[in-house]
Amino acid sequence: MALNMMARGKGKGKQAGEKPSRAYVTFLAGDGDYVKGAVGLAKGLRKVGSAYPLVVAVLPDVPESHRRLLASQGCIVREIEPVYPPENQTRFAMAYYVINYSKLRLWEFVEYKKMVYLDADIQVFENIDHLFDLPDGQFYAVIDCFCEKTWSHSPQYKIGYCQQCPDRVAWPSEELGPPPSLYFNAGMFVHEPSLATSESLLAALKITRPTPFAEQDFLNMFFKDIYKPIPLVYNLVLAMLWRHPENVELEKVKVVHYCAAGSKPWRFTGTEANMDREDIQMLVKRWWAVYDDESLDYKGPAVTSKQPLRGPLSEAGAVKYASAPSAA
Ligand SMILES: O=c1ccn([C@@H]2O[C@H](COP(=O)(O)OP(=O)(O)O)[C@@H](O)[C@H]2O)c(=O)[nH]1
Ligand SMILES: OC[C@H]1O[C@H](O[C@@H]2[C@@H](O)[C@H](O)[C@@H](O)[C@H](O)[C@@H]2O)[C@H](O)[C@@H](O)[C@H]1O
Ligand SMILES: [Mn+2]
Repeated sequence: MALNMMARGKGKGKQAGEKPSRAYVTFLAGDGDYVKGAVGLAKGLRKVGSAYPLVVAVLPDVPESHRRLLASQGCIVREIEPVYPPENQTRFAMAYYVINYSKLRLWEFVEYKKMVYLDADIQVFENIDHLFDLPDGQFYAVIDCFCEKTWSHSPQYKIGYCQQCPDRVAWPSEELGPPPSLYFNAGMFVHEPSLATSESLLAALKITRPTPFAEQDFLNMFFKDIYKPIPLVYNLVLAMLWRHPENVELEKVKVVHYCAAGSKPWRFTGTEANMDREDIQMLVKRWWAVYDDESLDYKGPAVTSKQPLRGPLSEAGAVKYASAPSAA
């Protein structure tokens, strides 16, 4: 593992000949169509004039052709080893959430001082580079919504409580204890890579029972003391449009997160739930306009990865990984 090499840039600002210490980062698994999301994101970041590159953290099962495509779009492709939760009978809200524990590897990218993580099903419609200027020492993300069916396992959902409108149903403190602390959506966050944090994340994971929202639940627990909510415009979870329209000012939204079943732009059929909505159709069209815009294709010199291709360690990981369910 090239950790020594990565550690060199740690803590330093941007100096001549050194890599910038800031980058966007997304995560890619499998040989399915999420690669379209990552390409779309790279082009979207270019469109809004982002000053920082997009790193794509790929699991070993991402095919070489997809890695080349990402590099040809100016992405820095970096292979990560899969992370597995402890063996457990847990039912995840979505079966494929299990691969998301590999997001914990993002703390290993210590040549970057600060990173903005974006799911591959996110698009950026306005420049958000200023997020890198947020004070260090905190974990920044947008609070989630508990109203969709994927939350039906939770006490919040059962009593109709959502942190997006905490006054709708009062939290029953007598029965359930003090109200839960704010809970973020882990499709977008600002983090500071650190080997120490990375090690404690993995150590904590070993002794933590997996729960339905996988790495999102885990990160919420791990970072609860340093979590700082940021405005909803930095991660519009699409269900907000029908669950909490009073909290959404669509024209001010900078970052759209195409989560919720059937809303991935590259899988849009128009026939599934909510897909007849004009706002969703408009947002899906906006995503495609970026993806299809050839003027946004990368034109700089080919981005080469210094990382060696597969080592013996990741091959062992790949074998194990083959049994994980895929969303594709
Ligand atoms: O087959 C898959 C499933 C997920 N992902 C990555 O994992 C993230 C989280 O999954 P997803 O966005 O589908 O979850 P949602 O936000 O819809 O709950 C995606 O954005 C991708 O970055 C991937 O690369 N391939
Ligand atoms: O593995 C857990 C996942 O959890 C999140 O899913 C969302 C989404 O699935 C909605 O459908 C729910 O309603 C919403 O509340 C929920 O947070 C993240 O977007 C994703 O990146 C990943 O962290
Ligand atoms: Mn997502």
